[in-house]
Amino acid sequence: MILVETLLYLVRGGEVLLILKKRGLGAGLYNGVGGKVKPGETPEEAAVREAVEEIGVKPLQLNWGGLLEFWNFVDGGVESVHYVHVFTSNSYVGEPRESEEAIPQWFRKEEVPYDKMWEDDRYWLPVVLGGGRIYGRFEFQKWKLRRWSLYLLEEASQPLLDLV
Ligand SMILES: Nc1[nH]c(=O)nc2c1ncn2[C@H]1C[C@H](O)[C@@H](COP(=O)(O)OP(=O)(O)OP(=O)(O)O)O1
Repeated sequence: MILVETLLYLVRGGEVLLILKKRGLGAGLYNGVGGKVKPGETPEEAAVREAVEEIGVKPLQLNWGGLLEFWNFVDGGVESVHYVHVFTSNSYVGEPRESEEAIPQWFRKEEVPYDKMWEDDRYWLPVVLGGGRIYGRFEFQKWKLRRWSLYLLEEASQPLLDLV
């Protein structure tokens, strides 16, 4: 199973908004807002839709923070591969509110609760919150992190090629 997904981190000054996920993959863990990209959607459109659905906030501008691959292996085979586009946004309308899927909570960037998050987040999220862009590949065995590689992407002020 190959999935394209999104993760979005709202930023307000020195704080970042995380959600405590109430259901689905990663329930009980803090994470960014996000979910699966639906057929016909761009990752950007999916990130905005998920923010509206999960916390009632509409991001007005997104910054692309990079691409992550999560490979989950079970019994020697690939159970799922997740290609996850990461975004940050510091311009949005609405006040975060709880939904059936998520409880939103602001954290100071230095106080992000990495011990209550996916194991990979501590490696790449500080880079993204610092304004860097990353590409990472994380391999899990039954969702326990086994090995990973992480690259810092070159800074580019403009996309090399943008779709009209
Ligand atoms: N190892 C990992 N580290 C991480 O930080 N986020 C991960 C992760 N593996 C999956 N995710 C995130 C990516 C994506 O935002 C979300 C996917 O979880 P779900 O399939 O439960 O999505 P949802 O059920 O919220 O989506 P929809 O079904 O589209 O509503 O989990």
